[in-house]
Amino acid sequence: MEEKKNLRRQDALDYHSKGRPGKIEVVTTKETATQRDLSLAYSPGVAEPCLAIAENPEDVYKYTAKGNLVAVISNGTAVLGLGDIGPEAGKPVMEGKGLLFKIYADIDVFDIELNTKDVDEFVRTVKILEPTFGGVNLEDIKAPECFEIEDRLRKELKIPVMHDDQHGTAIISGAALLNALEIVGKNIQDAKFIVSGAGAAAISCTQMYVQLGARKENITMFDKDGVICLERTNLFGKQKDFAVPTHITMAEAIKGADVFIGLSAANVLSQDMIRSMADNPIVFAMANPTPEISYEDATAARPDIIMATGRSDYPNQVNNVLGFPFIFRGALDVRATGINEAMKMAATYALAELAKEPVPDIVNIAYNEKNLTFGRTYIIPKPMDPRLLTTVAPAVAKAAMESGLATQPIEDWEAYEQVLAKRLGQDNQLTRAIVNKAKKDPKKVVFADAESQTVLKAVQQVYDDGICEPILLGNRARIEKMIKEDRLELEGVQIIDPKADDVQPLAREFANAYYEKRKRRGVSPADAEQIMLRRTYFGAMMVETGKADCLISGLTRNYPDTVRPALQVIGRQEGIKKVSGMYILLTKKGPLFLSDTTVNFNPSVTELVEIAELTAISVESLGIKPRIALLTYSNYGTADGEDAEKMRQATAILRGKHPDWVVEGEMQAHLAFNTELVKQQYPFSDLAEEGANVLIFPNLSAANIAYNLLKEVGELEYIGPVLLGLKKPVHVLQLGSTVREIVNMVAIAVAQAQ
Ligand SMILES: NC(=O)C1=CN([C@@H]2O[C@H](COP(=O)(O)OP(=O)(O)OC[C@H]3O[C@@H](n4cnc5c(N)ncnc54)[C@H](OP(=O)(O)O)[C@@H]3O)[C@@H](O)[C@H]2O)C=CC1
Ligand SMILES: CC(=O)C(=O)O
Ligand SMILES: [Mg+2]
Repeated sequence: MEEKKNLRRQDALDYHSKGRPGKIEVVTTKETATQRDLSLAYSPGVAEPCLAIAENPEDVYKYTAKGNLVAVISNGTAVLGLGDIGPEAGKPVMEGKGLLFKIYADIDVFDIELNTKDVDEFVRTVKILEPTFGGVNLEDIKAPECFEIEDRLRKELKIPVMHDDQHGTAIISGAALLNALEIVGKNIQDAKFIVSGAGAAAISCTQMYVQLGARKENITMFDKDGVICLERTNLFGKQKDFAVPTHITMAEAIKGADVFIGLSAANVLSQDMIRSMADNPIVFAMANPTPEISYEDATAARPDIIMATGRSDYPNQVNNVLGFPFIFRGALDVRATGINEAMKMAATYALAELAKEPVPDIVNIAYNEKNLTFGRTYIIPKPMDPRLLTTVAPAVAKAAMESGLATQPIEDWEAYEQVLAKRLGQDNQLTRAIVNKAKKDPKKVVFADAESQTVLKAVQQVYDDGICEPILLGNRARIEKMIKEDRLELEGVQIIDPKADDVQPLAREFANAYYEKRKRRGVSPADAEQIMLRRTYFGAMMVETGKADCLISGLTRNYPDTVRPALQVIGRQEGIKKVSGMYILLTKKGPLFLSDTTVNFNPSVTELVEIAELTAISVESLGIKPRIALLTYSNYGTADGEDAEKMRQATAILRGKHPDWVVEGEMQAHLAFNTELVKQQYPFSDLAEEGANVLIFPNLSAANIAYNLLKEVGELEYIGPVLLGLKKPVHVLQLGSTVREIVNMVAIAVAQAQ
């Protein structure tokens, strides 16, 4: 099934407008519950830090958010490749940069859109904002004003300032270029460059390539008016630096070129131009959102190409998102007074080298790759690689210290890396990984409850995202009416009504097959025909006969009703005595897997062992090492009672059967996470260094209460219940599931079916 790469306009608009409009909010970091809290937070308590800062201005870093707060500032004159669309229209991009700063490097951002094109006014405004911020990320300001603005601010401010489109892009593309040249065995000194674009990004990137060894005489640059050449009278200073003597067209200049750098606009490069390039051409078409040539056209033109774009949906994403979060993290952490050449070079080489390291499982899973390895389609690390933070930020911090810009040097690098690792928001990483895995090999998913607005909206999303090929079960007229009412676009999606006349031959086929399975369990041929009119049975039979790969059901039914058809029609995996259910809770500390949350009221020791095994195998299939804790009210024999005893026995059996697994118990829930306490009191425990991620409960009440409490009070995102132990993926949605929860369930079902 071809992945639909184009997002729907309405989805993008809905994403931004739903709930609290926009993508960011301010949250408090201190207690605010009592009158005393408020007296400390504000008057009279707040006077104390004020006076301390007045006495020692550096204390502003100790008592306020300044040290972790970056301003993303734009005037909207060069928003992505959309051009001068103004400060308000640029705000979604600036909020987006803020979001990326947060999720990749835990940096807080205020986005600031300035209504001015005047350089003096811009500089003065940012200058007077300096007390608020630990750093300034200038964004999407057009050339040539961006150069003067950045130069002046760098000189006049004592905090790090970086124009991301210039230097972020230069660092990333510089690293990618070094690696691409190494792969094709070419020397940067001899490489012939064509640069499309002569603005902020293009000029700075080209300057970086010269610093890396490229020769100016090998570079020909173009803007909208054609080649940057000495004959032209409309060039600004930095462009003149790259001017060639006489006029030439891009089609002529690109013949025999080794590298094409696109930092201009959509579709300016043709397949013929790429065909005329030298052996093993390197093409970085980095205009956003639409590159200078599409990935498909470029790779079709030349099989020996190394192709990169700024987009996340193709290999080799060369985009400054790989830089700004980590560069600022390093600069803030040593309280650098600026971002200098040494820091930029350190980031470039750190990125280039990281691409050559073995790729961790979580990254392979996120991109559904078996083994990403340094080569033509992996020249630069992937943005979701957690090592970016722990590699690039320390490299930048070190360079700041060595080049004299750090005012608060780091002494213990190991401790620093641990602090960095803890900063990573892991709450969404697993969902991203599962969704990406699903997209790479989408499967047929049958939705038994398609006569539901929520289900249909979820179907729209999974269809658009290319997560699956949906099949809708239900009354055709009713479903079509709902699709129309909600203005959904589901043309081409199959709708099957098990009661419709034209479906009866298939329904009879299914009824016969069901009768064969159940004839010794009291089912008559007439019963089977009746049962097949029910959508959950019909859907389960579609999965059983291979007409679909997974079944999503249950939004309007109770749990046993929906599990029963799956058990009767599809059945349990070989050797499995009981199915069970797992909830995945996405916490800031990483995913937690809770079992059995769904099926078994009071599992026996043997059943607990099976539940733990099914859960662990499922966790492993997501590329995560399970660390299992069997929970109850007793810690390692401190209390007696039925539950304590059965959890103790189940732990012993699991440890004996799986000596390589981390299995601990019986224990109270807090002990599963409090490694300090475990170290002190139970130093023999396998959970003394790292807490548990798989939690096995003694009974359904405990599990159900735990996940519901965590979900509601912790406001956690979750996926579940994921049914374990069936031969094929069938998932039962809980009443009240949201679109997002359904999408996550579909993704996990598809990932399981692969
Ligand atoms: N992948 C990444 O990480 C990044 C990508 N970019 C992309 O680079 C592009 C430029 O951004 P930026 O430098 O900030 O903007 P600027 O406005 O500073 O520069 C744009 C440049 O592109 C030139 N240009 C526009 N249209 C064409 C065309 N049809 N043919 C040749 N040149 C053209 C402009 O020429 P003229 O002056 O004559 O109009 C100008 O030189 C955008 O598409 C942006 O998305 C930018 C930063 C990072
Ligand atoms: C990626 C980016 O910053 C841009 O396209 O402007
Ligand atoms: Mg930009």
